[in-house]
Amino acid sequence: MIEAKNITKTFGKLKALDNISLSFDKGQCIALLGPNGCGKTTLIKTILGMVVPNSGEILFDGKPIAKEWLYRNQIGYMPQIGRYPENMTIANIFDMMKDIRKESAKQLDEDLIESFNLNSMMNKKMHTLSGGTRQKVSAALAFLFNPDVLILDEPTAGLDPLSSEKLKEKIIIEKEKGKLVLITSHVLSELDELITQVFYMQDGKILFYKNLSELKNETGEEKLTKAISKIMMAY
Ligand SMILES: Nc1ncnc2c1ncn2[C@@H]1O[C@H](COP(=O)(O)OP(=O)(O)OP(=O)(O)O)[C@@H](O)[C@H]1O
Repeated sequence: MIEAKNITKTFGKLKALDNISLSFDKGQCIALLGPNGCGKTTLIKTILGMVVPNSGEILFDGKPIAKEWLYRNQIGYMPQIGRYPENMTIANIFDMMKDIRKESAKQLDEDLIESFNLNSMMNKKMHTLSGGTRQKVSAALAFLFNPDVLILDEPTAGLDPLSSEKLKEKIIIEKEKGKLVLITSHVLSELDELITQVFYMQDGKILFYKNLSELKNETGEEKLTKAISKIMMAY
């Protein structure tokens, strides 16, 4: 579904992505992990076409994404920090997005709007929202148009435990429908029940890309946190 071939991206002298090749498929929920600054967000933005690589190409459903826009309609993206027109209300933001996409109400997935109880806050302006509520708006928008691919950058950061749980349940439902989910998180313990693969980056390179079961078997550890620390000691 998403393929990257020899992607390199430099910022000045820094190689943020260093010859990355990968293949992500439907039904997978991939944890994109690695230390701060290893290139996770740059990789996500390259897949989204927001960062243009110096070399290499990204294919979406077999077609190169360069100068393509329509493929983006199939991706729901939840950024690490959602930036919105601050004077707009939550309702304005949702209406604007629906207007841009021209989707009929039937095709909309409003599960998270309901489970986060956003309907009771629709008239609040974005600049008045708490960090967690802003995060809920970003999550609800990422899922709203029923995309085939979900890219979630630190989705539970700032969410209270109950809301984190609701979001995790929603991710599992969508993964089980056969969608591709790509997720970054520094809280490894919350990924255990979600993910099928671990894609681990360091200094712009892939350190390993393994099935969760393979990782657990190799390390003899049941918990992702322990499996990752054990495998890192071997590198
Ligand atoms: N627009 C930019 N201009 C210059 N350097 C950048 C730019 N974007 C990213 N970088 C650099 O590229 C490297 C990778 O950054 P990136 O945001 O992809 O890391 P990350 O793995 O997502 O980190 P974190 O876990 O902290 O979110 C970092 O050294 C960062 O400073």
